[in-house]
Amino acid sequence: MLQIKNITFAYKKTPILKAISFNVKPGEHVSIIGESGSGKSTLLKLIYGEYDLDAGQILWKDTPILGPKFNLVVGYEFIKYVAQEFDLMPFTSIEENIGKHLSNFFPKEKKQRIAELLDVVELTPFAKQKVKTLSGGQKQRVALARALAKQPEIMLLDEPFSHIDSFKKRRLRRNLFRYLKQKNISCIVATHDKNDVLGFADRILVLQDSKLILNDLPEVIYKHPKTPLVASFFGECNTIDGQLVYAHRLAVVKDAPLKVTVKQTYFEGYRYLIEATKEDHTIIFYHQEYLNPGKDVCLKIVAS
Ligand SMILES: Nc1ncnc2c1ncn2[C@@H]1O[C@H](COP(=O)(O)OP(=O)(O)OP(=O)(O)O)[C@@H](O)[C@H]1O
Repeated sequence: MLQIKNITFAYKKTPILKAISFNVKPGEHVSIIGESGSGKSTLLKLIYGEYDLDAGQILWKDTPILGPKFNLVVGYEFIKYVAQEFDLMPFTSIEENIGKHLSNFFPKEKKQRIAELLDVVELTPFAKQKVKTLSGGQKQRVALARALAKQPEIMLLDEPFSHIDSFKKRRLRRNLFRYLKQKNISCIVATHDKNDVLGFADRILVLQDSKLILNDLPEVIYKHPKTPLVASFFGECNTIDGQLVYAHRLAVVKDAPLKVTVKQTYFEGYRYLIEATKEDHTIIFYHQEYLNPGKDVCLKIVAS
């Protein structure tokens, strides 16, 4: 098990993380969410051993994870970190990049492993292509495959699909997360995208104001987001009479005490997003039909 015990860290004098504790089991998938600058990447880097902790301890099984004060070479064999910037070898092919750390003493196994990983990231047709000729999204996929090559026990992923177009992203995400589960590889994913989380994460951690404010099941955090910031990660959300109400829980009805005036209607494909006002408050809801700006409608809160 990965144990993060009461860790605290500051860049020079700026405190970034304070007294953070949580555990990750083998094969468990944990998502870290929080505003930009809340310390998600820093937390991944600390778990990787890139910086020295100011206080606390990180353990994988019985091995303490230590920073550069204690290790000449940063990192550990059992942990791989795919950062937002990927450090690939530009003048060699995709397959050479993926196989970089695999032993040449087992050529058949090496070839097999590279083929398996090319398949996971859907780059088989490009295997021989030089990395410098690839797009940002393709490079990100090479970086993911290379991190998996030596089958780590822990994968740390920082915005793993940020450069990948939405056509590829959904399938790649399913392939990658399924692969990690099948191989019982623990994974910690820092993300801004709810689609990286719902349906995949076993647990969500929320960072805010340098602290870990929530650590729970996705279903629990989704249904009880606690703060508007957490709710807004999952979708449009309103505060109505002090209660957090997702936009999809508001339905237009003939008569109800909640009366709003439509300000703007946005086409979203299978529905419209409606921005409305109630006194000086903005209320967001969805509707199947276009609503004209200026129209008065009544809204009812329905079960989620
Ligand atoms: N090497 C560094 N030196 C000094 N400050 C840093 C360094 N790296 C990050 N920071 C600061 O630490 C804070 C946390 O940054 P971090 O990158 O961990 O946040 P994040 O939650 O991952 O953000 P994002 O979602 O935008 O990637 C930010 O205020 C950032 O400016």
